[in-house]
Amino acid sequence: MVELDAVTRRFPNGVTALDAVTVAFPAGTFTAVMGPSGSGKSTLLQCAAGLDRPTAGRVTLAGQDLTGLSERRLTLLRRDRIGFVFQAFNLLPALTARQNVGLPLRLAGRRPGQGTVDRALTAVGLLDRAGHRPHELSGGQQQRVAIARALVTGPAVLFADEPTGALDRATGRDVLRLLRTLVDAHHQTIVMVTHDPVAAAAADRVLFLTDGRIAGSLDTPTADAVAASMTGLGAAAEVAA
Ligand SMILES: Nc1ncnc2c1ncn2[C@@H]1O[C@H](COP(=O)(O)OP(=O)(O)OP(=O)(O)O)[C@@H](O)[C@H]1O
Repeated sequence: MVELDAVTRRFPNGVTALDAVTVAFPAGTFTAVMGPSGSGKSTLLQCAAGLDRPTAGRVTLAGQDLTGLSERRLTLLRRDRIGFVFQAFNLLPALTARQNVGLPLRLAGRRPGQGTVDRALTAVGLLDRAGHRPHELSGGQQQRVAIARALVTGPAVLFADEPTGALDRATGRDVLRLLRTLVDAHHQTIVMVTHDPVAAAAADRVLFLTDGRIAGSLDTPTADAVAASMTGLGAAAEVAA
């Protein structure tokens, strides 16, 4: 569903955040991206989502080459084909859950049909809270509203940057279970950046980044195996330094 082909992102300050990264995120799979601070995880997500432009290489999303797309075309593509969830839920406090979820459709100039919005709320198990404002919801519930908002346009890919970072363990686990269900039951494609081995274990595959390069991957990960790999990466990075 998303392919990066030799993607390099070099910043004007000389930092190479991504160094010729080639990777594919197939449809209906859940991938976790891990690595030490500064290894390029967020940059990878931003390039894959068309929020940032690679210095070199090619990103293809749902069959469309993003290279050379105008800002306007990229904006439309992001609006219609990509869902994004962040650590901070970024809900509008004055709007109800239903209104927050309908917002991307309104911004796209579409009238949010109640059916579409309610389907997204049902998918995250919050239809009974549709009339509540964010302050009337728990952190986990707010994140689930944010996920429903990201899903309402039927995106080709859902990108999540530390989606459980602001949640306690039990609530985080609920959100991860929800992401897993979206993949298993709805064939959603998900790419998630996380620091947490337990969160990464919800994915089908973990990609490890160091210094802007893919240092390895782990299929059908367990939290222990992920933690062991991370320790190995840290040791390898120390040796390299
Ligand atoms: N806009 C920018 N300008 C210059 N350098 C940047 C910019 N954004 C990121 N970097 C640098 O690129 C490298 C990769 O950053 P990135 O945010 O992708 O790492 P990360 O793995 O997501 O880190 P963290 O886990 O701390 O969020 C870092 O060295 C960072 O300082």
